[in-house]
Amino acid sequence: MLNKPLAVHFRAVQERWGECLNNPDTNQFIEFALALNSATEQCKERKLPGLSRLCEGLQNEVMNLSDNPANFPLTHSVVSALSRQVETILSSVETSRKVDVQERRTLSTLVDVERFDTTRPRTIWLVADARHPWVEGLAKQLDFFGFAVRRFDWEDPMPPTASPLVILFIPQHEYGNAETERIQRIRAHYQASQLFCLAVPELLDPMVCLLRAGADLTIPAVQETTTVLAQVLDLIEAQDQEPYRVLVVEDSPTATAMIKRTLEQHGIANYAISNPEHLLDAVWRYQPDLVLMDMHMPHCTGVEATRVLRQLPACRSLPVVYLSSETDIGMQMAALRLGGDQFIAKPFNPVLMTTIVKSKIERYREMQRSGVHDSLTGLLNHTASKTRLQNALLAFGKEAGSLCVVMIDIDHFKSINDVHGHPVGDQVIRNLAWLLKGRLRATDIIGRYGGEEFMVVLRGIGMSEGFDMIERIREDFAALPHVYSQGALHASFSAGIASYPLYATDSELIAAADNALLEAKRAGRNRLERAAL
Ligand SMILES: Nc1nc2c(ncn2[C@@H]2O[C@H](COP(=O)(O)OP(=O)(O)OP(=O)(O)O)[C@@H](O)[C@H]2O)c(=O)[nH]1
Repeated sequence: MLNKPLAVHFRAVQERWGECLNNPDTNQFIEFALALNSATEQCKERKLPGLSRLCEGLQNEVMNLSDNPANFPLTHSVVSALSRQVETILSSVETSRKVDVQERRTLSTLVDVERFDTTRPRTIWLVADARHPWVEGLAKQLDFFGFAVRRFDWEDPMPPTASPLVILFIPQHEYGNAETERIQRIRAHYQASQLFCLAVPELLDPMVCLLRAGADLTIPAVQETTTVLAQVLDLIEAQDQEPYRVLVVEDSPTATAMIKRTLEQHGIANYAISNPEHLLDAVWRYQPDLVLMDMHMPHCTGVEATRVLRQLPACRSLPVVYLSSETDIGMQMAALRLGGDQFIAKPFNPVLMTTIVKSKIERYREMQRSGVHDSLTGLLNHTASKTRLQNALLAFGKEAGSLCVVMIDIDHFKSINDVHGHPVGDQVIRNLAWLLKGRLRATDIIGRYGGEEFMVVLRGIGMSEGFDMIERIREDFAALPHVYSQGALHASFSAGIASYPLYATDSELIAAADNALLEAKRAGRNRLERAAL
């Protein structure tokens, strides 16, 4: 079922639209666009690309209309067209909800269903001949990661109500007219789904043709099925993101109230100060992702305050966006040269402001993340996982606590690379990362410690529970088929586990788990060993 916040956002879209119909002036339409904007963001966060695309399209249309007062009052045909789009969006939301309830089927016994986030629809349809060499492996692997996969022949009718997360197409020979028309019809019916065409020749014409028919992504014939899997997994990966944090520096109470309201409507946390004298203190205490800075304040100008901020090493790349009625281009350029990132004209357009704020924060966070995350798996890198372990131990202080450190290493990985190639080896690493992310808790620390070595810190549990948890993952990993162009391969890992407080420091825990891992390798691999006392 859709969880509450998403339903709330779509109710707001419906209500705002009702208000537009009752009182069709520009302000109501801007409010409607704002509601669509929050719904779009919520859909993106929940990896519902089709729905977010529908909301975004309507939002842009409404903004274009609102920008020109000459469009008002709207003609009957414009209002009907908008109404139809609203209906499509709301029925797609309803369909997603039904699909989730009706089509959640019993997953493989290997999959710990409770661990998956069932608030997102996880249905994938595969339009392909059952005998196609990719079908079996691809379906098996998607199923393993918790998706409900359903296959259709190219000619099969599709269920009238369901709107799956993704529809994958694999042609028997090539994408001819019949296939393209089929995709076009499916696009028209399942607007909220993401359509991926596999095995597309790397030529401009067929790719354009499929994109025109409504495909979202064409995956070249030369690419491995692993690429498809990686793209599907990336699409739905939950982004465990903290709410964005904006510090507002603005001396006008009216402007502050408007800014705060706009940010709050978009789920952006914020804190406002009216006097730039408190800027440094507020930055330290609030740790914002962005500063929205008024240009003209009594105590000092926004540009001067930004220059001060830029003197602090921790704030050199913190985005600063000026809010200003400044129209002099020379002044604007001077202000940007002195440390600001962007201007937003006052009175500000709320949708434009939140779009700028969000995109700047996304890039800032991405930059921050790249320092601590591993690019292949998205897990913490070596240094960051060690630091997190140290912090977890520090947090215990003098109080008793329990924790386990596990070192994991994929078995005979060199021969996987040698036999199947480096890209397939990379995919095996990614699959293990996916399995760990899917099975462990949000509070656990998961890092890629080296090439094919991972470190896991299980918080708040002792040896016996930790051992069982990793044992289950080990068994499941050994059973997981890693799909590639010539079929599927199997891999395994060995692991060693050590627990706190038997080993008290981070280096003792890591060394003990490492020794146990060596023991597991010596004892034949595909096993988990406890650290010796
Ligand atoms: N594909 C891929 N290979 C990697 C990566 N990082 C390291 N490797 C390879 O991983 C292999 C590790 O091999 P070894 O340490 O000799 O051990 P092993 O073959 O896994 O055997 P055992 O650990 O003894 O079971 C090396 O061949 C590395 O080149 C990576 O990011 N991607």
